[in-house]
Amino acid sequence: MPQSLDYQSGFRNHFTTEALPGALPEGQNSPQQVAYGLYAEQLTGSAFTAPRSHNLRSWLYRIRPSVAQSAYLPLGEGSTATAPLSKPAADPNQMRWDPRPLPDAPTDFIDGLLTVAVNGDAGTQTGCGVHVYAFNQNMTERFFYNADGEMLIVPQLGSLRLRTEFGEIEAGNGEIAVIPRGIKFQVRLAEGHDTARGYICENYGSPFELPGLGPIGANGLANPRDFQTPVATYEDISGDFALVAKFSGRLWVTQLDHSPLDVVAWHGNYAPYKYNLANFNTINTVSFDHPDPSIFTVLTSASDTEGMANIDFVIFPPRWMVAEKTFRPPYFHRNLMSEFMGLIHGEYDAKAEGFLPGGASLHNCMSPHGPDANTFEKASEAELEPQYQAATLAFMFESRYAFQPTETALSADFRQRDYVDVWQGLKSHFSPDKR
Ligand SMILES: O=C(O)Cc1cc(O)ccc1O
Ligand SMILES: [Fe+2]
Repeated sequence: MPQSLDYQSGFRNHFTTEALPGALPEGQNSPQQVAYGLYAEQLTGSAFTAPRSHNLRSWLYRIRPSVAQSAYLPLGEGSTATAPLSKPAADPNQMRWDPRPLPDAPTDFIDGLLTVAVNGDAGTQTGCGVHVYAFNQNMTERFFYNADGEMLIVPQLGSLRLRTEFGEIEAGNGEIAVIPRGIKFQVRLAEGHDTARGYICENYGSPFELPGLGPIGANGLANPRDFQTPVATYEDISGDFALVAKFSGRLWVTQLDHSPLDVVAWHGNYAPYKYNLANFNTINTVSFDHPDPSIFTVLTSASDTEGMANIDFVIFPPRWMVAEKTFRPPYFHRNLMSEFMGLIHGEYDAKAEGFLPGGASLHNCMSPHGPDANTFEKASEAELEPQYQAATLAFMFESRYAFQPTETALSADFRQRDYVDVWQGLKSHFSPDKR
């Protein structure tokens, strides 16, 4: 039987959790001697001086401090890339990819990362990297942390067991998990799964937060109580372990003689979390027209210009379509913001075919897109009865910065080179005599 995990509820609460009673100091963070002979260590996710509303830090009480490690050595990049690319390749062409093939050879999460596109600049903490992971091996002797950004993980195939310094998270299709910058973790397959594939947004910028709700009111969209943060759990094991770090666009490795998952207790508001997208309270029109997709924002990463996100994480969940006298699928459009999309399951209402679960599409700044020709014909004639769109869950990483696809993604066999043809059937219906 898979062991079920305990979580603490709330978005970015000031949590307290201990795996041994009394391991957390009371009334202070750094006692002269910590209970059980533990070391106290602070991890910050913001500048010390960030405004209180955005100040992120946790205190960890661990068997050995993180600094008990060897020198870092370069490990190469594998199939990962980081912005800015040495040969920038931003391209106004609409692009689409089939699902990335699953590996045949033994591959763990780190080796199974492939960067599809990047934007902004990791060094100036703007933009993001978009990766697809595909792997079939558990990380056992290897651990990972990312100094370049936080990782929003969107599983598509298989369920993940994310073993982190802060405790364990399980996340599968229809759920997301976020591992903040710097937190050490290991990725394994959840019991009963032998392969996993999914998407990652590596957010170089300000950490994801819940969007403001404006006139929606105090409730709605992703509600804070539905976010789940793990409870402390630790292992006290010795051995030959490797800690892989992504730092400044390269992978590095340092050797450890113990597991870094040795945090017995922690408190603070900087911690990993998961969220089940089925808990999203979807709000949409009950009158006419197709609202802009910002109404479906789950999480947002602010840029330094108010209202222009570094990245919005948006979903297109199951929902009732009731709009009257309306072309119901997404409209034709050209946007300032650039859009990377993936499909978690089912079908997407703008694309009759070709956009598959595990696949991806990219529509960069001002590149025109919208419903394909088949969808346009069908939706223009459809009976406008209330209709429940059940089997669908797509998502979008939407950013103010244009995405640069990587060389690997551009030359991949699984790229659909004829994507633009989906709009070729859109013929003129114009007649000055017809109103
Ligand atoms: O391009 C897309 O499919 C995403 C999208 C969906 C929508 O409902 C309206 C605008 C938009 O960019
Ligand atoms: Fe769009």
